[in-house]
Amino acid sequence: MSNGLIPATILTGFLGSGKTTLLKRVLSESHGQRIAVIENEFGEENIDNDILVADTEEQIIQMSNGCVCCTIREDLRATLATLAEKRRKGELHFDRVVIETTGLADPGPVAQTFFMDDEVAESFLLDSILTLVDAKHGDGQLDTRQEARRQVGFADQIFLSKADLVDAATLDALSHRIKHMNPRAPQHRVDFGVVPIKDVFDLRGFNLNAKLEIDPAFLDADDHGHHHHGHDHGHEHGPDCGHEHAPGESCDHPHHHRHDDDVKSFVFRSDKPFNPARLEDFLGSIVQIYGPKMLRYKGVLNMKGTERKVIFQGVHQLMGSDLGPKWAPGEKRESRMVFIGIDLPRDVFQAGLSQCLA
Ligand SMILES: Nc1nc2c(ncn2[C@@H]2O[C@H](COP(=O)(O)OP(=O)(O)OP(=O)(O)O)[C@@H](O)[C@H]2O)c(=O)[nH]1
Repeated sequence: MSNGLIPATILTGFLGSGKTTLLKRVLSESHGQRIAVIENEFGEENIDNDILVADTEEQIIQMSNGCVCCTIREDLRATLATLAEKRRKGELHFDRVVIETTGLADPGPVAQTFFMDDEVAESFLLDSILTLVDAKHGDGQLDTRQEARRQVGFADQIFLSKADLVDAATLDALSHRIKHMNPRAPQHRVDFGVVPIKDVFDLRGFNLNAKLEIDPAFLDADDHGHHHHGHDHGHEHGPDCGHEHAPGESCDHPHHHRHDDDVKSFVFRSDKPFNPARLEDFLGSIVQIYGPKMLRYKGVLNMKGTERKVIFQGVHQLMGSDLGPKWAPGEKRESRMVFIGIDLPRDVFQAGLSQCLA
């Protein structure tokens, strides 16, 4: 890579969705790349590790705590720092890193590691988050497991595995449901991990390109109640739904409203420029309140006072922005932001952002 940063890919997906199968395939393809794999699995025994080392020369590092909690960041941070140092000293040779998360993990803290820690940020570039969804069991997992929904929300790229086990209509319905949750992520079917390498690496999904790959018509349709398949909008999940939840958890009612997923996204668009100070204030306060529920947000912004696009992105409370290329002559200077999160109050965001326009 020209900037010397080591690309990192996060591979996520619910238990049994085919992460190891995909990774094993990718490692055995003759792409000429040396890949360091970081495993973050539950339990003392790690069968995956044995499978992976089998016939490849990849470096496997296993994080032993394997737990779904914030301490993962320290482990991962330390592992990444060690990897980078050994690479610098010539003790380890690899071109990229793949982190396979446990099927029960929220990929947020893993992704945040790449923003939070200077040492990590100096050595690594988060290329993308890949999420596998099991075509056979995915629907049920999305109904009942918030981790599964979050994994979809974070994804830069979705792979649908086990499509061989379902009929076309089932696959289609699942794909449609996922698109409602995360319209930005392209979806690809993957059979037993067979996937072209170009769909896996160097997606630069996390670093925003100048364009947001969202079909605005899809979300607009969502707004106006078209294309609904038994979605129930009469009930909002949230703190008032009458049950006890763990902090930050929202409620799961798989039985009475299928597909009323709590992971949703919306787009804010305006052709008026933002006032940078106001926008910073607003975003700063909104992440204080809704940060835990804000899975991913990104945007290309038209800011007053610069001729360049401002590229902005974040995960939970952490966000950052960079200057992008200049707006081309004649190009419509439209700001576009997408927010993907759990039960985010869309009207609060829309109204607040409108107030930040210059
Ligand atoms: N029918 C079918 N089975 C698949 C496909 N991909 C993976 N599998 C099977 O699904 C099972 C689980 O696959 P793994 O790759 O171990 O899944 P994983 O996500 O790593 O699982 P965990 O580590 O438990 O989270 C294995 O028996 C695979 O052979 C597929 O496309 N079709």
